[in-house]
Amino acid sequence: MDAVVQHPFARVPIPAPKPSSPRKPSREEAEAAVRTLIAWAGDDPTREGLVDTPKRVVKAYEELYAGYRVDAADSLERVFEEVQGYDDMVVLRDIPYFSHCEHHMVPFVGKAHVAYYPSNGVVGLSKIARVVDAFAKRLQTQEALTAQITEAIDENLKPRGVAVMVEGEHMCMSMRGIQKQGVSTVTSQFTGVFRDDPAEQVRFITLVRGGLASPR
Ligand SMILES: Nc1nc2c(ncn2[C@@H]2O[C@H](COP(=O)(O)OP(=O)(O)OP(=O)(O)O)[C@@H](O)[C@H]2O)c(=O)[nH]1
Ligand SMILES: [Zn+2]
Repeated sequence: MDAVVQHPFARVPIPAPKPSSPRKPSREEAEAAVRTLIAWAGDDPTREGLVDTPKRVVKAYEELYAGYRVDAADSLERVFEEVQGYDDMVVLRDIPYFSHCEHHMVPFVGKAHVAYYPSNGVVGLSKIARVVDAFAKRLQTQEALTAQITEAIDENLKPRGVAVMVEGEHMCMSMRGIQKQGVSTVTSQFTGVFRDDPAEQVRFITLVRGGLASPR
């Protein structure tokens, strides 16, 4: 069955999409598809400069779409319970990501900002960035990316709250179609104390913007 599509700001858990292809094509089939697209673009896939391109594209796809082979929950397994009394917000701002829009398969790129209030300990900081990558390296919408990062941290860490803000520029809007460059799309999702208390949202946004948030 196809992944369930829900409203991006739904308050219910949103399952990460599972690859629903019934059979993974072989590498040879994938390379042949690239040759077809080169010919469709108007070039000759047998000319010298392009002859190895299908191999390179398929190899690049393994990197660009590595998120399908990653379970974000694995990154969040190791919790450091001894946090020496720290119980305030942990914020990682400006986590760069590269993703591809599911409508045109062209990149959208930007930064994710992630915060949580620890309740049962903290995770290694790099693991939050790994969660961002696990979902970014798939075919995505920015709204779903935002919701999936939020849900993975909420489900696995069970913190007092999670806040995620994603900023992105979509190449499908800047290099084709409407051709508006420099448009930044901002999406955000909150759970727990962030959802319930607007002052916590303000504090998060202030910290993301590089300001000094007033103490709670
Ligand atoms: N909500 C949302 N829309 C996106 C995202 N990425 C791309 N889009 C939009 O997806 C829409 C697809 O619209 P369609 O009308 O089906 O496709 P299209 O004819 O190529 O649309 P244009 O881009 O307007 O030329 C476009 O409006 C894109 O801007 C995203 O992450 N979130
Ligand atoms: Zn697009």
